Amino acid sequence: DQLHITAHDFGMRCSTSRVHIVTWNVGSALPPDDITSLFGPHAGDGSTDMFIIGLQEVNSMINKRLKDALFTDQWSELCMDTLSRFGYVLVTSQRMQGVLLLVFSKCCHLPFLRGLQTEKTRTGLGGYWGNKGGVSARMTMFGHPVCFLNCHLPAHMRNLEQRMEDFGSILQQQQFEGGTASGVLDHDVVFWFGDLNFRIEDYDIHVVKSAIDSNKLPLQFICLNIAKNSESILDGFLEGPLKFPPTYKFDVGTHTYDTSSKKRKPAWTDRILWRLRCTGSPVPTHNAALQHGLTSWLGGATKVVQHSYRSHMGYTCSDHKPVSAVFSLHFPFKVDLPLVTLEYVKEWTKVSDATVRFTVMSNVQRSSWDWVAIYKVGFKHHKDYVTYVWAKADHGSQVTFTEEDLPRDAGEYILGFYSNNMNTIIGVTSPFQVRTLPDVFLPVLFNEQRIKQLLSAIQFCWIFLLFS
Ligand SMILES: O=P(O)(O)O[C@H]1[C@H](O)[C@@H](OP(=O)(O)O)[C@H](OP(=O)(O)O)[C@@H](OP(=O)(O)O)[C@H]1O
Ligand SMILES: [Mg+2]
Repeated sequence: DQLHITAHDFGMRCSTSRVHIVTWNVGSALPPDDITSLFGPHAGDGSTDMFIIGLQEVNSMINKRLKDALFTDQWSELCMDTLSRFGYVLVTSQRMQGVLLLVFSKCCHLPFLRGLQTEKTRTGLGGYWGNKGGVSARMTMFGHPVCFLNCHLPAHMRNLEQRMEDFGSILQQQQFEGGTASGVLDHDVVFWFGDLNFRIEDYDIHVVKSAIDSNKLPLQFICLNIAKNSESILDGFLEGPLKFPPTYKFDVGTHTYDTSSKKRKPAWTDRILWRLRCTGSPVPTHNAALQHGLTSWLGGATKVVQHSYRSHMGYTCSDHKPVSAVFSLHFPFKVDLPLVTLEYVKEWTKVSDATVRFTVMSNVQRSSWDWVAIYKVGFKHHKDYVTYVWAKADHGSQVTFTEEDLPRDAGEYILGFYSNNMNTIIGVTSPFQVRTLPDVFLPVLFNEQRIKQLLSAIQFCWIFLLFS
């Protein structure tokens, strides 16, 4: 009973994750200076757990200015710069030519996003070219299999069949290893978004444009909605009501629908849908729950609630406008016992504070390439460390950072344990303080060994003077 009460209380607080998804066909443009508004007015208040960004038509030319950086496009860099300021870390990314998927999470959730895998499927030129297709990232979020799929499907009205066929091949070809969810649709929750390129059929461009102007565009015009009734591949996919104007196609630099000779009919090409697997996660028995480190238990099935679905009409650099949606994922239980716990000094004032003890759960396969890193709060991804030390399995359960490796700037840092086998950070600490330079290094100058060296130098000088 007591366990039940504790678990329930904890669960009420923690088993909901808020996910914010953005999709944008950026039309090969360079990013604007500021994209913060894409992440909503509350991006900085910590209420969002994950940000997922799906872009299409990212210019695939290598970015020369950033050629030494880990990421070679300015969009990834800008998203990381923007979201790291709010404490979000890039968990994984996948890119196929212009189709890019970036998954960000609050730093403290990193240890509970496991089994990360990404996939990409080309469907352009009969499957040989990656200008069209899909990129995805799957993981378990607190024990629940979730998949994010960003697609750029074939353009133009006449290609409805081709779009459905391409979506079919993406679903068929994307297979993940291990675990119970091998295909995209085997995941408890799937988010499917991108430039799905659905168009408005039948109605003439003038009718559509004047319907937009008078804010009276009947939703039954929308091709994807029509397709949902006839295409079995779309079974189970849900979408919130479209309460924003079509996000395609604009004259670049303006808010005006296409006036070029192409005369494209406005359309809701940019969409965010979701799908719940019918049966949800198998509900584990109480024993299994305890073994897997579940500390909260709500019962019932996974639920998804959409809180907003909107466009961002202010951006003009592309011929498409960005679209975003915010969801809550309510999970019936929560795997939130970390695979590794780190013991550390809460405020570092001297070199000897830089020793970290860790305990790794017995089910973790250790590797000699595991590491413990010091990250400055606001870091961008797992390789954005100040320094790291190898945490070799045969070297006990403690690592020590050397004097040279210690952060030079005072401030807030966190420690992270990176598992090479799991390809992710499996343990993080809360932020801790490293004191100002003199505080850290004065003891270094005047430690026991330094004093002995100083004394022997004085002794040497004295003997030298005596004999000269
Ligand atoms: O040729 P593929 O590789 O399929 O790419 C297409 C063409 O560039 C289309 O231009 P065109 O119409 O000249 O063929 C363009 O349509 P629009 O120029 O009508 O936008 C599509 O843009 P998106 O609709 O953004 O996908 C883009 O995906
Ligand atoms: Mg285009």
